[in-house]
Amino acid sequence: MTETAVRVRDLVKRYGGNTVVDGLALEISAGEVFALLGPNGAGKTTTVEIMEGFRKRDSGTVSVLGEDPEKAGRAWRSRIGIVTQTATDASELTVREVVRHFAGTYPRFRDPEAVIEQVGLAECARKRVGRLSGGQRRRVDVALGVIGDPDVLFLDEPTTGFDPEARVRFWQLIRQLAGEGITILLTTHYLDEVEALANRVAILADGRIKITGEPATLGGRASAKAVVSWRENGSLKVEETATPDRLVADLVERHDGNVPGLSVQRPSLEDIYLQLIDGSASEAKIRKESV
Ligand SMILES: Nc1ncnc2c1ncn2[C@@H]1O[C@H](COP(=O)(O)OP(=O)(O)OP(=O)(O)O)[C@@H](O)[C@H]1O
Repeated sequence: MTETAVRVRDLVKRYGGNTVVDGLALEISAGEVFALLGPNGAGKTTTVEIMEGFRKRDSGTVSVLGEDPEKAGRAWRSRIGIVTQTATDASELTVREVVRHFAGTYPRFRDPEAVIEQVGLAECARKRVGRLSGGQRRRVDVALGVIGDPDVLFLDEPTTGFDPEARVRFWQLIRQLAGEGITILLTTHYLDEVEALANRVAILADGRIKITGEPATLGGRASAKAVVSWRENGSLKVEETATPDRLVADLVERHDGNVPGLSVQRPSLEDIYLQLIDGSASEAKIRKESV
C-alpha cells in the first residue's frame, strides 16, 4: 500500500469575511511530485502555508507526515523542507557558510558540499550570497530547503524569473530529488513545468480543487478528439476525429508515405486549464449576479 504524505480534507481559510480556501481536499502519496496550479489569488500559497504550519486554518483537517502542522513540534519540522516565494536575503555570507550554518540547525542533515554540488553552485561556493544572480540565489533557497534531508519538500513558484536554460537545469535538479524519494509539492504558473515534473496535478480556482489527475490525461486530454491537418492539392485540409490513427494511416497510404504538412493535435494542458478557469470565472459571475 502506498503511504500518504499529505492529506487535506474540507479545508477552509478566511481572511476577514473573505473565504479564500473553500472546502479544499487533496491527498499526496509519499514519493510523488504533486503540482498545484491556479490563477493569481486562487489560494495556493495560503494552502501550502497551512500545510507547512505557518498559517492557521478556520476548519478542516490537515495531516502532513501523519501530524497536524498546527500542533506538530520540532522533530516534525525538521522533516519538512520549504522553498518560499521570497528568496534568501542578500547575505554577506558565502554560499558555503550559509549552507553549513543551516545544516547545523537540523538534527539530521545532508553533506553541505554534496548539496552545493547538487544544486549546481560548486563554482560559487565561495561567493557571497548577495552577489549571486536571481537564479543562483534560488538555487541557494533549494539547497537550504533540502539540507535538512526532508521527507517532504514544498516549492512555491520555484522557477519564477528564471531564463529558459536555468529552468531546464532546475527541473533536472527537482527530478533528481524526486528520484531520491522526497515527496514534492510544487506550486507554479508554468504548464510546461507541470508536464515536465509532476506525477499529478490539481487545478485550484476560487479556493477549491476543480480537477486532479496526471498531466498527460487531465480532463480526458489523451482520449479527446484530435484535429488532424494536412495539405492536399494546394489547400489546407482539417478534420476532427476520434480515431486519428486510422485517418493518418489512410493519409499515409494515399500520399505514398509522405503527407505534406501533417499535424495531429489534441487539447493541451493549457486548453484544459483555461477551460476550467474560464468555467469557474463564469460560475463566480453567475453566483454574484444571483445574490
Ligand atoms: N494575510 C492575508 N490577509 C488578507 N488576505 C490575504 C492574505 N494572504 C492572502 N490573502 C488573499 O487571499 C487570496 C489567496 O491568496 P494566495 O496568496 O493564497 O493565492 P495564490 O494562489 O498563492 O496567488 P499567486 O499565484 O498570486 O501567488 C488572495 O485574494 C489574497 O489577496
